[in-house]
Formats: sequence, structure tokens, C-alpha cells
Amino acid sequence: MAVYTTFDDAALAAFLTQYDIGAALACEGIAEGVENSNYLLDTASGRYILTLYERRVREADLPWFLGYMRHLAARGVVCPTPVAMRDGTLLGRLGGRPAALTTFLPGRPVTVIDAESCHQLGATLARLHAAGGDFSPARENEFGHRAWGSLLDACHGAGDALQAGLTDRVSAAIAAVEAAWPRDLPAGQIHADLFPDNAFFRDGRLSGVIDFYFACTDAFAYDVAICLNAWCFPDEATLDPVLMRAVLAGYESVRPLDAAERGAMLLLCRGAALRFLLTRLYDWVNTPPDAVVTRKDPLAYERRLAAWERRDGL
Ligand SMILES: Nc1ncnc2c1ncn2[C@@H]1O[C@H](COP(=O)(O)OP(=O)(O)OP(=O)(O)O)[C@@H](O)[C@H]1O
Ligand SMILES: N[C@@H](CCO)C(=O)O
Repeated sequence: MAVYTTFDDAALAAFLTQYDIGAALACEGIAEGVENSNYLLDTASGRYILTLYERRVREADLPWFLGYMRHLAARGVVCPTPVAMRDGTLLGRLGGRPAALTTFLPGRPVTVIDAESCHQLGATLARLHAAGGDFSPARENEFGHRAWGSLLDACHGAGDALQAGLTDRVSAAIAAVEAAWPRDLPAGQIHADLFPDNAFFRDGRLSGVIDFYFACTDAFAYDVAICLNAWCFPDEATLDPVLMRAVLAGYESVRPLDAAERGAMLLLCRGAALRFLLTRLYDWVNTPPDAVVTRKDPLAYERRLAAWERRDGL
């Protein structure tokens, strides 16, 4: 579950006086998610998501995330839109944490990933890349390839308890990917975590994208590689080429990849697998087993990495 921080009715009422949305009729914690505390808030003016930022989100980055979401929403990408207070401020404080309100998006993640949902996902990702084009502030990818070695070091070899030899295996994979990491690919603002649980569907259509708190400035093709990892391994180990082709075709129906991006994609896929293997491993090692959050399996991304390593091309 992801409700780390709680607050009482009086604190919520005081927080809401800063907005023009009316008083709370109901406010319930949302179990899904691992990073932040999320509440579903109803007032007379509608339904909202109240997020209290925790853990990995740096407070100094919040204005960038909220500004980016407003920018995308204004350009037709359906995503949570931060609600401004009466004085225009987007970020407040509640329960001792930085807090923001965003619009509620109807819809649910797909239950079965098929070629149609992958095609729509690809097209939405390309639209998101295009819409971010004139959002100019840059934000470094804090989990980009330069961070992987330090993430592994911060696990102090504990991955070997999960799988014998994992630390050496990952260390060698990082070295190989880093040595060939492509420079100068087309870049801009990317979502960087567009997993199936962050894409909402309604009546068979992709209706909105949530969770922009890893968004950053990086290669567009790397964002595609993240999606290929997250969407195209139905059994968490075997790449489904039909799903992969559907993501790529959807993406290219909006923004064709250039030759350099296509040539680099396999390496970027290995990199994206390493990124989630490493952050999951870090969390595995640094989250007490009795903590309220469910730790995600790092080895699901070791298997994806191995699947990409076995391939000669896409
Ligand atoms: N704008 C929104 N509209 C509707 N539901 C939302 C919205 N934002 C968040 N949710 C709900 O809250 C849940 C958690 O949100 P989110 O994924 O942003 O959390 P998180 O803590 O950053 O988690 P993670 O990074 O693990 O995905 C979502 O799965 C969804 O059910
Ligand atoms: N999508 C990430 C979790 C953080 O958002 C993962 O599955 O490891």
C-alpha cells in the first residue's frame, strides 16, 4: 500500500481553504503505488487526487514535474493536471510533506496486454514526446546510465543472496552497455516510467497517462526501450515480438524513429532493463521486509536483460 503519511480532518480542511474547490466530502487513501502517499478526494466541485510526496521525489524537482504535467495537459496529452491555489501556487504542505492536488483521470490499467493496447501505448508515447518539445527546462535523468554503477555499489553485494553471482553479472553488463552507450540521439522530455500501471484505458482506448515523477530530459528512443521492457514480456522473461512490433508501429505512426535510434534500440533495451533491475535491487536491499510496501522483483529485469542480450537485432 502507499499511504505513508496521514493527517487529520482539521489539517485537510485548512489545506483546502487555499483552493477554490470547496470542502472535502470524502478523502480516502489509495492502496496502489509505492513512491508517494495518494488520496482520492471528493469535493462539491468534483474528484481529485491528493498526493503527498515521499521518499525518492526531491522537493526541489516538484515545480518541474508539476509544470511539465500542466504543459502536457494544455497540449492535449490526457494526464493529471495540477490544480492551482487561489494565488496560483501549485505546491503546498500537508502532514509535514509537500503536497499537490491534481485532476482525477477515469479509467483503469489494461488487464491483458495485447497488440492493440501496445499500439495505442506507442502512439501515446510519441505524442507525449512531441507535446513536450517546447517545455524547455531540462531535468537530468537521475537513474540514467551514469548512476547505475553507484546504485549497484549501494547494494553492497546483497544481490548475490537473490541469485548467485548477480553482482558480478550486473557489473559486467553495466560496463558493456556503458561502453557502447549512444550519444546525440534525438532527445527531449521523456516519461521514463510508462509501465502498464501508469496508462489508463476506457472502453478499449488509452484514455490517460499518470505518474510523471521520473520524467526527465533524455533520448526519446530510451523511453521507447523502457516501454518495450515493461509491456512486451507477458511471462516476465520471454519477449513477445508481436507486442514489440505493435509498440514500435504505434510510436512510428506518430513519430518515425531515425536510423541512429533504430540502430541503438537493442542496446537501449539492455540499458532500460538494467535501470529497473538496479532500482528494484536497491529497494529490495534497503526496504525492510516488514515495511508496508511490496518490494518488486529485481530478477524479473535480470531475465529481460538476458533476453535482450541473446538477440542480434530487434
Ligand atoms: N490522476 C489520477 N487519476 C486517477 N487515479 C490516479 C491518479 N493519480 C494516481 N491515481 C491512482 O493512484 C495510484 C498510485 O498513483 P501513482 O502510480 O502515481 O503512485 P506512485 O506512488 O508514484 O507509484 P508508482 O511509482 O509505484 O507507480 C494509481 O495506480 C491510481 O490508481
Ligand atoms: N515502474 C517501476 C516502479 C517505480 O515507478 C518498477 O516497476 O520497477
